[in-house]
Amino acid sequence: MVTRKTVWIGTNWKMNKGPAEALAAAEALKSYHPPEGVKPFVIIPFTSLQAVAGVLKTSDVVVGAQNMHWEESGSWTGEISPEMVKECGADIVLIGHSERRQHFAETDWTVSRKMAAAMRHGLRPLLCIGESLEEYDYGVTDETLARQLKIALHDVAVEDLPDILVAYEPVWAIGAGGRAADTDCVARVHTGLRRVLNEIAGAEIGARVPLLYGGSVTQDNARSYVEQPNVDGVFVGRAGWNVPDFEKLIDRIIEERAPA
Ligand SMILES: O=C(CO)[C@H](O)COP(=O)(O)O
Repeated sequence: MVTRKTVWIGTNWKMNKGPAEALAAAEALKSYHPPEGVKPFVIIPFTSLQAVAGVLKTSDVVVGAQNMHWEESGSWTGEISPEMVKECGADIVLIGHSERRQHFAETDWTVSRKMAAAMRHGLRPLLCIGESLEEYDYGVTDETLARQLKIALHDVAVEDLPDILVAYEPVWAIGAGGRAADTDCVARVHTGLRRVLNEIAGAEIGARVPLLYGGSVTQDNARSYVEQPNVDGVFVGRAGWNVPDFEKLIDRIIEERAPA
């Protein structure tokens, strides 16, 4: 097998799996060895973060949290600080997922604060950006994504940008009612995102920021995204919740990939 680039393949468990089920899934995942060049990751609910991170600590699977606050501590009932996320053993923190923007009033401003906080605490932010169906229909996808990206990265040092992950997740593609974006659309959008990154950071650094696609990714379509230029991985929801299915999805991407 020949790999051309590091491929990030992750799943977001969202609000699924209580501590017992999460632990069982982590035990199942810990002996998984991904193909060369692949970095698998799982994004875990807070109630299981520490336990799952403990089990997967010595494995090939990277663990992340689904959200965090930007402040170090204080009167923020119900919130989790960057330090708490770090202490639980997470390496990645998901920031700006569309479900948080949509249902929990997350804004470009809060996303920006969280991005800077994650970098300060040595966490790898996985920034999610994506246009709504209305924005897509009005033809403002590129403008929407450029705005989200520029505001999110505003307070991140340019030289640190290769340490982040960016996932393009069109809101209309996500979840049971979603429709997977076609590969031409993803290739075009990701080329535009790369252009914005190059504008922000220069071509040498911009080229090193991993860009993932997410939204109704399945075992059958995952490879078609990873084959596109400027697509450095996929971010999976439902298709990754079952551990054997997640492993199969990863294995199929690599097995079926044409040699470089
Ligand atoms: O979080 C997600 C993983 O990318 C995203 O919401 C996609 O979910 P899916 O449509 O169930 O794959």
